[in-house]
Amino acid sequence: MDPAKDMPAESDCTTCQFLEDSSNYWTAVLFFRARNGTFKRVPIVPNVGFEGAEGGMTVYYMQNGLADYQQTSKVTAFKPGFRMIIGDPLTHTAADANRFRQVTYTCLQDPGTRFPETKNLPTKPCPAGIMANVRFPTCWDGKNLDTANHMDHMAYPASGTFDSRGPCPESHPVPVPQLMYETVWDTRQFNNPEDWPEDGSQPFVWSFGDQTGYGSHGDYLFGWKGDALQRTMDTPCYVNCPTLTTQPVADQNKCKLSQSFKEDIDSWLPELPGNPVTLENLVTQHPNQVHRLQIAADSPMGSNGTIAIALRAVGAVAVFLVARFLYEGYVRRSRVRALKAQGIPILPHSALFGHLPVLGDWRADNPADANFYTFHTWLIKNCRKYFPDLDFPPPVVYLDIWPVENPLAVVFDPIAASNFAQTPSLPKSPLTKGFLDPLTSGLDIVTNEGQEWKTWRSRFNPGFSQRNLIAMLPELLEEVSIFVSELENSAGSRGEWGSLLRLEEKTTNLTFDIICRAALGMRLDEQRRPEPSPLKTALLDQIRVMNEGANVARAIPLGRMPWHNADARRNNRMISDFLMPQIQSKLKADSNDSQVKTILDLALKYVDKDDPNASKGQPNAEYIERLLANLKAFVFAGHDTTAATICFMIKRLQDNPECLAKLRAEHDAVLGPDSKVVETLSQSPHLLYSLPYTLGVIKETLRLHPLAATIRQAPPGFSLTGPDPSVQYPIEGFGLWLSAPGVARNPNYWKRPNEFIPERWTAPEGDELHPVNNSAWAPFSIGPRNCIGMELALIELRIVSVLVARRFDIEEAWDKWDDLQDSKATPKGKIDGERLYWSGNGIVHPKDGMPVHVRLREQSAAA
Ligand code: HEM
Repeated sequence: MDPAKDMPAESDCTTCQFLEDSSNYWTAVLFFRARNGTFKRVPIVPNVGFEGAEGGMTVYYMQNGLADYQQTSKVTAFKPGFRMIIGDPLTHTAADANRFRQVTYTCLQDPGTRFPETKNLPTKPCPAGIMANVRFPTCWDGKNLDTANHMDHMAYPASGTFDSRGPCPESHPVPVPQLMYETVWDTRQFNNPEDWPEDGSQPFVWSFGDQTGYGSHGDYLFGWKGDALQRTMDTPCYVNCPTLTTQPVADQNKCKLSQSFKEDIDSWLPELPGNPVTLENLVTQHPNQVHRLQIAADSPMGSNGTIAIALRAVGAVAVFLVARFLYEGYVRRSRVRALKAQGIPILPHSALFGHLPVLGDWRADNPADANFYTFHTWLIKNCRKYFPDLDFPPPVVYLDIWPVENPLAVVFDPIAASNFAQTPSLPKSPLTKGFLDPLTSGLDIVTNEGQEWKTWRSRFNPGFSQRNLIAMLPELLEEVSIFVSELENSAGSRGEWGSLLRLEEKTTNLTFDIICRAALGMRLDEQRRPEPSPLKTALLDQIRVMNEGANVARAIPLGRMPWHNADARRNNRMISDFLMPQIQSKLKADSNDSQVKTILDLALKYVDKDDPNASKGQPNAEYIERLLANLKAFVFAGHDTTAATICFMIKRLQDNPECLAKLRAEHDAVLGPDSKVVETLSQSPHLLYSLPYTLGVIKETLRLHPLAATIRQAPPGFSLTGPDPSVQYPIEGFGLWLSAPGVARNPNYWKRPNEFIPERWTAPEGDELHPVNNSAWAPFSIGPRNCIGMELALIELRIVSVLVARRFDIEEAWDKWDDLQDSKATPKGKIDGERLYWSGNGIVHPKDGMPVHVRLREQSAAA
């Protein structure tokens, strides 16, 4: 097809207001999906000022931002044959949608609403409809009328935005008009809550199957006559530009193409089995400023011919997918064989199955619910079986377990680890991003990169300073005191063991309460609620959804399924409903003189920094979305790792009574009598930092139980080196997984690595126990992307140890637990002879939540 002779220019009438414009403007069609599964096409209504037009969209060509009535900047009009696309129908996440600036929606409270704009479809009914806004990039390469993906010849300004008159990049130096489509979808007839999905998700679906809204996109084919567009752009005007010929609305409406494929497109459509509306519905809008070209709807309910074509297409796609699958497998397996040929130590590798048999060995050796994280310690134990010449795994262990998971390079040496997590600090792996995506849509600091990450991390950092945490101490003491009284309630009387409790349940409630204090400045009171709070309920269910994509430990690893999206949306809605009132009340508060700075306080200081039009009264919608994502990330990251660490600290102290005795002695010596400890700490918070042995217990627990580890993505051609700089470990095609348990047990850096020895943390330099490499202790990761919450976690662990150790004896109670489980008990399920092991999918949890019983210490001593 010769673009210069394309259809738009050949039409003999136009639906546009101006006779000179025969361009073609396209966006997809929106459908409403009712609760009973049926669909209805959402009608379009004319925009304000275009009354009388039959549907259509409003198209702008702007020399400057929409709010500028002068429109004086110089721009070069598009040329005959020019075409472009913006947006991507395959985009389903906010992070991905951010590739395209200003492709948004406005939830119309009335026809004139223009703020705020969101990247996702509105989540609540909009009283006057939904406006879809599509703005195209404004810098052209000056050469190509089109490119293969219809986008590469266009770019966004190199800095700033089109509205702020940012300069074009060198690669795309020519400023062109900003083309913008506004389409008003009349959703009013669909606003009955009874018809909306029960799970709280929103019901509108684009014709290409997108229910998030992130896939919105628009196409443009230039079709102006002669130099009419350039003349208009050279003549500053806002509406009714004098250089153009305006035709009556009635003439615009007359310009019609009849439907070329007979099909009812405006009735209710039946529910489709499986995928709702998957074929892109090629219905060009009825634009009120544009050439009208109606192409019949090619819906999945088409004729037999359509079905036959569809089946053939499905067959071809299946063959293609199988071929691609086999090819990808071949590439991955060959990579490992090539590494072996270079003399790099490799786990026994099958040409067909890669390292899946090794994964099978791990699976067979461990209880069914063992966390995949136990692979690291299992491999250390079984090293000789797989690397007969080595006592400890090599610095980099390649793991080719595709298609169960993408190939991983597991790093057991701290020098090699600092080569990718410290300098340089490589970006997070898509595995991490995919894991968190249901919760935060890629808008949080755990997964952000570059400037975005730097900006937000530096905003939050002050919240975790020692000064701020000490200011927060009364609140933290209050929450841990509730934890203590909960343990007291379960403790046995007269020095006897009390009833069974799952310690992790209690520690999780505690860490929820603490993170809500630190992040939001509010009391959640999870520890004393009769029922879990909506925040906890929704977040734990969201973690279940997230884990669906992180389940290597399962025999049949299935990823996240489409129905998980609905669960994720429902959970996110519940979480935002919980968090938003807190955000709003902070926004309304006149000032915040409090000494304690919560994560929310710190973020709100910047509410008007990213967008000059924003203020506390009218924050930018995208800013609020990011803030919510970050708060969710903090609540997520801040609760279960700390909760599980408390459990493993108590386990280690139970197994090492001499350490427990030393810990108690330190508390007695530094803090005085147990009954006054809360008062003492409130008055002298610095005493918490004068407990070196306690810190040793905590660090040693985290050394042996580092419950999270970073995974990074290497650029092409990247290699690692370990302690021997002459050996290169090529990493291309592998995710880099820092083995926090591996570096912490590496005998090259630790003496008696498998023993619990808190004294090593107070051993002077030169003592054989003294730690020799900082990167060999990586429970909070290493480098600039280490855990921002480390100090908060450490202070929580200190307070718990102080308030709990002298007051209680705590002991694992597996017999009681097995009695309760009856026939479901698994007394033989052990790792290294221990009932308490790392279990669960994704996040590590102590097995069965660590069943324990508790007794009060003074009473036990008396007994
Ligand atoms: C014992 C408790 C904790 C452990 C073992 C732990 C561990 C980690 C690890 C290993 C990372 C790096 C993750 C990666 O690279 O993918 C990380 C990052 C992070 N953690 Fe923690 N964490 C703990 C407590 C907390 C707490 C209490 C908070 C919140 C207040 C928190 C918030 C975060 C955040 C926001 C990040 C991302 C930091 C960034 O990328 O800039 N963590 N944590």
